[in-house]
Amino acid sequence: MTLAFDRLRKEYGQVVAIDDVTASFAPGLIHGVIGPNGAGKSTLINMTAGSYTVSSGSIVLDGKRLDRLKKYQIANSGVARTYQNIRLFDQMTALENLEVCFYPTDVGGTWKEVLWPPYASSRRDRRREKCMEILRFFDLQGHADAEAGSLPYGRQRMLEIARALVCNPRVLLLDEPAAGLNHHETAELTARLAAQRSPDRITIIVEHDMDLVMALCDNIIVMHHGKLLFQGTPAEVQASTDVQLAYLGTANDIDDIRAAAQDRRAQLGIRTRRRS
Ligand SMILES: Nc1ncnc2c1ncn2[C@@H]1O[C@H](COP(=O)(O)OP(=O)(O)OP(=O)(O)O)[C@@H](O)[C@H]1O
Repeated sequence: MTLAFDRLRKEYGQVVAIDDVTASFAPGLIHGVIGPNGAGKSTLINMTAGSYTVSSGSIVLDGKRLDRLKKYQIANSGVARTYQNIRLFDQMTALENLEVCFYPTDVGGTWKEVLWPPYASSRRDRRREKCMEILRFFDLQGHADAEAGSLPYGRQRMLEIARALVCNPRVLLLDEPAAGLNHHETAELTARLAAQRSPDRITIIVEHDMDLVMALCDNIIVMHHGKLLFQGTPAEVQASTDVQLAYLGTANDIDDIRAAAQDRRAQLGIRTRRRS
């Protein structure tokens, strides 16, 4: 299984957000996408998930053109995502937020289920157990019956990732999963994302938190002005003068990139975090 971008381009009117990007993503790995503000990172996620159309080029998963599919068909192909701004069903419980992922494909789909209630209820029990398993994985089992909107912010972030994982996606797209998390929560997130790594899954993370990216990712793509500037391992990215120039305009080191990302968080009113 491979996910591949070929000569991908996205224009918003006069703005070229993605310019001739070719890249491939292997399963079993965690791929980071980094770059300064406006570099086109979220646009890549949005096009892959079908939220935005592609202007030209292609996105192919296992030989299948995702860019020609509707959003729900992309989801049914095994692509799941989270958003920069959390999008949960606030008035539903944490458990219900996960259970909805099984509708309509896994619910009421057979006459047997309609005509034989015990069959329907055993399927429902199995779905519920699967949801509880994921809630336990994220240490959210104690919040199963709480309204999602009432959970603390950090728990909501975890719940959104749990929801993306509950149907065992082949491609997991995470758009700034650490945004707004404190140091402790970011460490927890890093551990959980490492633990969900699977040989059958491609994980792509757009993130400004360099500590998380460097600790977690096997491969990193650096975007700059819509172009793919650099691709390599965390060590190669940290050593790249091109990357430092893109972030800072001067060749400094990774600590300055961290500082730039933290300044950006402060501007957004999200958080700043001291390095220990
Ligand atoms: N819906 C849209 N309509 C018009 N322009 C857009 C839209 N979404 C993004 N853009 C523009 O496309 C470019 C890339 O934006 P994108 O959000 O992908 O960047 P990013 O790297 O994710 O930035 P950030 O790190 O600040 O979230 C920017 O110039 C942005 O203003």
